[in-house]
Amino acid sequence: RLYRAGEDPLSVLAAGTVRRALLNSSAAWVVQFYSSSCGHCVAFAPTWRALAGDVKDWESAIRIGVLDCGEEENYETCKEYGIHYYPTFRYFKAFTKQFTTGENYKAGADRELQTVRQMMIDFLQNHSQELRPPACPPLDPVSSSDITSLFDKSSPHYTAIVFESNSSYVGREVILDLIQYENIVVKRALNSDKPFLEKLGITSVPSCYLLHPNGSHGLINILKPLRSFFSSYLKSLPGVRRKLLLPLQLPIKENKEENTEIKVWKEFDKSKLYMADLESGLHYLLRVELATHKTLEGAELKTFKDFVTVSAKLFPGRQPVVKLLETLQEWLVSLPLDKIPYDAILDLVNNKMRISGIFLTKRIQWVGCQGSRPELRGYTCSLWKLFHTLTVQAALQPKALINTGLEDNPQIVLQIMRRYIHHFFGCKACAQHFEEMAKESMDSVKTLDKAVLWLWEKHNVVNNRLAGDLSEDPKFPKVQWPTPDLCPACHEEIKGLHSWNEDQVLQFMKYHYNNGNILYKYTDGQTDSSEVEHGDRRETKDKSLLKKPSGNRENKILDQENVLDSESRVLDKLIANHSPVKDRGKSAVESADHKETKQSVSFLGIGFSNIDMSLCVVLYVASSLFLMIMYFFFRMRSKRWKVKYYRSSV
Ligand SMILES: Cc1cc2nc3c(=O)[nH]c(=O)nc-3n(C[C@H](O)[C@H](O)[C@H](O)COP(=O)(O)OP(=O)(O)OC[C@H]3O[C@@H](n4cnc5c(N)ncnc54)[C@H](O)[C@@H]3O)c2cc1C
Repeated sequence: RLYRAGEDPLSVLAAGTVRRALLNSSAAWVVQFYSSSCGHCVAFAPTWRALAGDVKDWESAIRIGVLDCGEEENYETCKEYGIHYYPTFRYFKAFTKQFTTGENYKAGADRELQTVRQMMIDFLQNHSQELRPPACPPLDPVSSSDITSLFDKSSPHYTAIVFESNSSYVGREVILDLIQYENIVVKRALNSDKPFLEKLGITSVPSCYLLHPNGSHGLINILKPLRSFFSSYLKSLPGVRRKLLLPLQLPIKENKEENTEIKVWKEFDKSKLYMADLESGLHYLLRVELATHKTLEGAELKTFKDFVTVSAKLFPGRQPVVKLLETLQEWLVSLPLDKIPYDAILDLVNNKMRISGIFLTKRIQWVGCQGSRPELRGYTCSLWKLFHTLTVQAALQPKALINTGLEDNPQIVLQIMRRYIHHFFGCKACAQHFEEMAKESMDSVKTLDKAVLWLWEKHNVVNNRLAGDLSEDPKFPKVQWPTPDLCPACHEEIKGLHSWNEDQVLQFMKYHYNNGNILYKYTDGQTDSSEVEHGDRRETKDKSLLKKPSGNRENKILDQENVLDSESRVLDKLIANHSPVKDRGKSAVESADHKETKQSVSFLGIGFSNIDMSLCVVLYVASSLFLMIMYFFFRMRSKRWKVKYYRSSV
């Protein structure tokens, strides 16, 4: 992980601790929500660590925390805090009584240590008088008369006054640096009262004027008028010492599984594509990255719909995954809503309507995308692979998108990727870089083959830019891909200079990202030791793959969820959200009715739809009624016959 509790001078928060730490805290907080797989978060970690060390003495007034949204156990929490991008910085005031998602960090893009530190001070000053952390002394400047009243009086402690200009933060920084020290009080004053400054002999700011406990006073002499010089001078005064404070404790973490988890290295072949990577990536994309968006509408919804359509048609996956994508696509097409709550989509992705034969793993299994440390590679690697696969599949099956409204556009997969990255990709800075590349040359792509090559080339540009970066996995250095050992024919030399043979690269891409090169080892439904490496594709219908693997915790939870779930939840949500628009609600009902017919119950290996089941019940009731009527009819007849017979015999 990027930050380690106990080793780094900050609080490492997690799903089980974050709420209790932030609620009703006597100190304010600034929390960085990051993802350990985000290159920019990796690059920023040393700065954040340095900042935490720099303001460690301020922690009884304002604390620094981190929460890793890339960690599976924190997914839900990050969603609750509305984290869409990494890193996201949020401020939390002291003594908040109710859950809040915090205030966004609004400092400049540089996020330099000094800028963040100054933001922290501004934030502390934004607290109302009553809610200000008790450990934080007043940070506003004092007046000349206030200072004069302190002169020539003995006092139990030193009083230091930092004179500074209006825009300076030095005074406030020194005040906060000394909050954990006793026998000294630090104040700040502005340099606006010139005669007063002259009287004290202050010729430049910032300067520090010191009043001793015995009443004597004078300017302090230091080499440089810097925060660190002032603070260290004041801390070293005789009698000034650190207060004996109990170290601030974080609530005990409820989930202690983290350290006991043993990650086993999975051997893999780098010339192959692993379905486990693609499925894990799809799981993360659908259940984590997109799920941070409460509702999808406008351009976001359009992007999502197009992404699902393209994936449903081109993803070379196993039958249950393809069926999930197809069902999702049909459902989205049938909903004429301009706003969809993402929970409704999640219900379908999680197959809460129990539609048979659709299933996407909930387990992350990185194989070709595994990193040598947990924070490296993973999702971003799988996202590249997913989009390369889609561009290659589009080139191999040019008719696949017919009747989707997305046909006849050679750039379609690239454009969807561009929009996906723009709207949803957690790494904002990555998205900006990608957008710059797209703006520059995506328009020049005129064929499906060129789309494959465009993405290959741009991926290499990114590889080049990131080579040697902190986010680079030393075990998987960023290189120009495919390397000569993977594709010797792709590499040439012209007059001693390396050049690519693009025809060969295209052929290689079409081979590498095609079905025949996909291995199914480590996917759910295949045991790790399985020798069977090729699973079924979208064409085959192996029933065993439709079954969820049982035994692990997640699947048990999934099963429970499925049992408890009511099938109408998706609909209820949609109707609740869109009730004012009657005909839209009706369409949603119709579409769900349409889906209802697809739900089925299996009996003796035969699938019965809900309509079948309803017909059975109706027929059963009707035949029972019929039998009862017949019974009473014949009873009456026999009674009447008996009466008639008796009378005649008499
Ligand atoms: C659109 C996008 C933009 C990104 N921008 C940034 C950024 O600005 N800064 C940052 O720190 N991180 C960025 N990332 C993440 C970064 O590119 C890597 O994904 C991450 O560092 C993990 O690297 P990796 O070693 O797994 O290899 P990745 O670069 O993720 O590659 C994954 C796999 O794809 C194959 N591959 C490699 N190159 C090519 C190629 N040219 N064509 C086809 N296949 C190839 C290889 O098998 C490789 O293992 C971005 C990711 C994406 C999806």
